[in-house]
Amino acid sequence: ALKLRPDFPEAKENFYRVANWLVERWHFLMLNDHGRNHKYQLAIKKAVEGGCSSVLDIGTGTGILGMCAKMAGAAEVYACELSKTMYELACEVLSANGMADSIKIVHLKSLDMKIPKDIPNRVSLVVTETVDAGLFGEGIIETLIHAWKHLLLPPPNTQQPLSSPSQTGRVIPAGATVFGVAVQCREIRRQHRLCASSVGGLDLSAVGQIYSPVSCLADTEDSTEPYTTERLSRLRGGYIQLTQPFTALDIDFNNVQELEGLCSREMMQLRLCVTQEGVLDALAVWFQLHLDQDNHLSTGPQEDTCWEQAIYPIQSPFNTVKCGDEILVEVSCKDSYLRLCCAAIIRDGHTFRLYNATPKILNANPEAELCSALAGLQTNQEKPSCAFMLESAEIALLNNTAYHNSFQRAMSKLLVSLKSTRRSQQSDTELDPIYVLDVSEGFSVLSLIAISPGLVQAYSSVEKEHHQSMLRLLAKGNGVLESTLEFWLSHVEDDSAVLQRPATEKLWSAIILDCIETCGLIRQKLLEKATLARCLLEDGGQIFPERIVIHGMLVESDTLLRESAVQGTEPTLGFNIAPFINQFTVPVHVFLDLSTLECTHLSEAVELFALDLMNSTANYTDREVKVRVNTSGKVTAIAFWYQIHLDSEQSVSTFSEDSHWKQAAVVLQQPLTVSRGEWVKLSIQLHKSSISIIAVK
Ligand SMILES: CCc1ccncc1CNCCCCSC[C@H]1O[C@@H](n2ccc3c(N)ncnc32)[C@H](O)[C@@H]1O
Repeated sequence: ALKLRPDFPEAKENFYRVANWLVERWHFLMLNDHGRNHKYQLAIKKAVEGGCSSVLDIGTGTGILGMCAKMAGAAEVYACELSKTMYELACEVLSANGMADSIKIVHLKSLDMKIPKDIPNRVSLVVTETVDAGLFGEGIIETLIHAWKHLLLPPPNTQQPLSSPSQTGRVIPAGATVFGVAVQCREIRRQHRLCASSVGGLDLSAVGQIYSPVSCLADTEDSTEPYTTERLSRLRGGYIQLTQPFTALDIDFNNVQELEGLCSREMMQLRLCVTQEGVLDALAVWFQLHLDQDNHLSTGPQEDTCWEQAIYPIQSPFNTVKCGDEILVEVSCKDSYLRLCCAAIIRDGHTFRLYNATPKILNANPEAELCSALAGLQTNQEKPSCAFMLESAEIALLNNTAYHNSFQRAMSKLLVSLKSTRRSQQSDTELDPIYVLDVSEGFSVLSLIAISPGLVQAYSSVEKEHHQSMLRLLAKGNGVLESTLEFWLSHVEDDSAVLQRPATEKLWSAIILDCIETCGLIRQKLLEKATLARCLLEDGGQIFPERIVIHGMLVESDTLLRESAVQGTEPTLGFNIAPFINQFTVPVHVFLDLSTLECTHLSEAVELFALDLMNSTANYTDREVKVRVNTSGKVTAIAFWYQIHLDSEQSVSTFSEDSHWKQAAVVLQQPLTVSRGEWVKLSIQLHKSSISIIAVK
């Protein structure tokens, strides 16, 4: 569609979402990492010149490693790629570099490759970089075990006289060493544990512990993943190392027995000496890829590499450590994921286990669990024995106290004015209830914050059982009559009719909309929902928020450029790859943390666009803004965020210290060289919640 009508907005917006999905963003990072490409090239060159004459590139992506092997003089080069999009892209790249006839590429997962169907014989060299931040997440263990059994010549064995490398098999990378360190980090904590005891006047202790789906407790339901990823060097507020880095695992990719033994290997226990007192928030893990004896790639936080680290959050309330303590870490490799778990803290000879005290995580059968939790409450046990799981974005939202407190002030102001209006119009006895509807996506406590006894009938659109259980527990724990909170979705026949009258002739006094995604984009169909919501408001009723103002600034950021497109042929060893992979460049970058992104501000922050949710006629789709350059440089992107106006007095910024929202940026097609004092004209268009910006001088 885009090729036919490049300016067709729907196709444009969908293309960006599809492009993001089709081609993972790390392809750009990887291909721009000249150091990584050069080290692979050296290792491949050495192996080929040392006699490896047949090479298989597993997970070729754009084909760059296979092309290195060909250029190094390998007689036969094969490549396989499981992603159709990447396979087709690699075919274009090979022919553009004159190697379509000399490299045979197949659209297959290596595990499905057969001899002689896909490759004529076993090869003497397998090159691959099928690794993720947690090393094993792309299945490299299974891939290499299969390769040793079915695709590679046998490894050189020491007994026989030195057999020639063309008769034996080997792998690049030859192996990896995994490192870890215990860290204190507020930014990680706020995404994986409840840090606020109360928000917006609501006491949250009634729900007990809240956990994110990242857990090392392998026996919990499979909805958990063992680790998440973060770029430690870019985390807001930084992190503190509580131990020395430790070696968690050494693995030799040229030893198939070791690879097979990995998953059946006993769990390893390490005792780490605490060298710095603090809160034990997570284990951070990275690795060194040993391409060969001389070439190593590291994904460590100290390196200037572009790679993220694997983060294993500590989901336990017992987590402060003192110098002299020891942390017991268990390393295992179940279901071929590398799992690290802080099992216990050892202090003065006593072992405090972190997890057996953690109650069973409630999601499986919330009803049954709920009554046991309520039972716990009845016997005024200080901590209910339950624990709930929320997405990390939902936990980060819940920890945003400023936002909830600001919302509570705006809501109570509205209630005061509605109450006085009712008093003047109706006699005290039959005051109409104030209907409040919260249509937030995901878990939200805003409906509860809105309830003020005797007046408000609140409806929440949360639909998941355990979300409803949590709201019921919170209502009970805050002395709110359960009957004043209802779940709206049980009243409407289908989700599309969420916005409709509360009762036949009744209207809503307040409708709470969820406007900005955690990643920093405006939610799709926001304006349509606001228009519909306005029709369902009683006089004096209010939509929260009432207005959203987009702020932005001109920035120069090579980091953003490197994440968005391959910068010419230099980083890719002179191969012509950029034009092909750059077809998948998307202009809007999300999940940015503008407070830690390496970038130079070339202008002040300016107001780019305003969205009035209470008055759609005030909305425009295009706007031109002139911005004064206050620092000379190269404008490569326009960073943007939002001021969310709950009402005329209360507003919160999505680019503030306690914001759980991330920021976003529009990366320009061509960087714009500017000097101090010049003016840049920005043409901003907002269509169907997606923003585009053109900058000219
Ligand atoms: C310092 C490296 C680093 C460190 C931390 N974070 C990221 C990186 C960078 N590496 C990321 C590669 C990650 C993706 S793997 C690259 C390509 O290979 C494909 N594939 C994967 C397995 C597989 C298979 N068995 N058979 C055929 N194809 C296969 C994927 O479809 C993908 O296109």
